[in-house]
Amino acid sequence: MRFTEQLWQEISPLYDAILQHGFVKKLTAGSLAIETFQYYIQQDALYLVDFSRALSQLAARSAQPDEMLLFCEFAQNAIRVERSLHETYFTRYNIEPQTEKMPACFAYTNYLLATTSLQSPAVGVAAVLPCFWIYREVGTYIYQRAVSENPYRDWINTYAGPDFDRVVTQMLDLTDRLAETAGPAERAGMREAVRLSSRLEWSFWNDAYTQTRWPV
Ligand SMILES: Cc1ncc(C[n+]2csc(CCO)c2C)c(N)n1
Repeated sequence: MRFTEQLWQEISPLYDAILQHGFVKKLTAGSLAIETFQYYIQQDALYLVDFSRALSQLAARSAQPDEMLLFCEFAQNAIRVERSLHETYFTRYNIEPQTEKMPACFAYTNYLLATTSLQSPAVGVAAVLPCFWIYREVGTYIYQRAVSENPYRDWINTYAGPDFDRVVTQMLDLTDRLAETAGPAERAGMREAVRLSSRLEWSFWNDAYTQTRWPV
């Protein structure tokens, strides 16, 4: 069995929890409160900048020029997505730019930056994998079920297309290649990183849904 197939089995309860989450259900039904979407987009704009930094870190630490190219492209694309959020969604949904990261965004971005900087490149790659993988799976799931009059239709279309699918396939192939040369301890670190990032993906939706703010 491919390493990534094993990973998917391990995170499938977390994936199911995301699909069962009120955010995903309401987004699919088109009944998500505008405040919830606004919070999500504000935090995602902040997330994407640091996500790009984490990918740049992986580019710098890659052993192969081909991998560097891949991560430079992904890092660049994350900033493009961040720019397009500002150009379209901030205007369309009347969103105020936010400068403060709320708890899940704070935890997730700092986890990604620390892991891609301080752990081995293989563990760092595993930490960013769920950002791609879970979005493809959740994106496709929502896309197939979304009502046609959905006010969030454009956003839903972003992660369900063939271009994004190619990116995710490249990330999965790379993860399998890195797992082949990793020892048991490093492979365990990769599995742990995938689990943690998947949990943080859930937390990211959940913070928006519950409008979480810093308690003090
Ligand atoms: C919390 C959170 N997690 C993942 C993504 C998905 N995502 C955004 S940009 C990009 C590709 C960059 O090349 C991916 C996979 C997101 N938007 N927000």
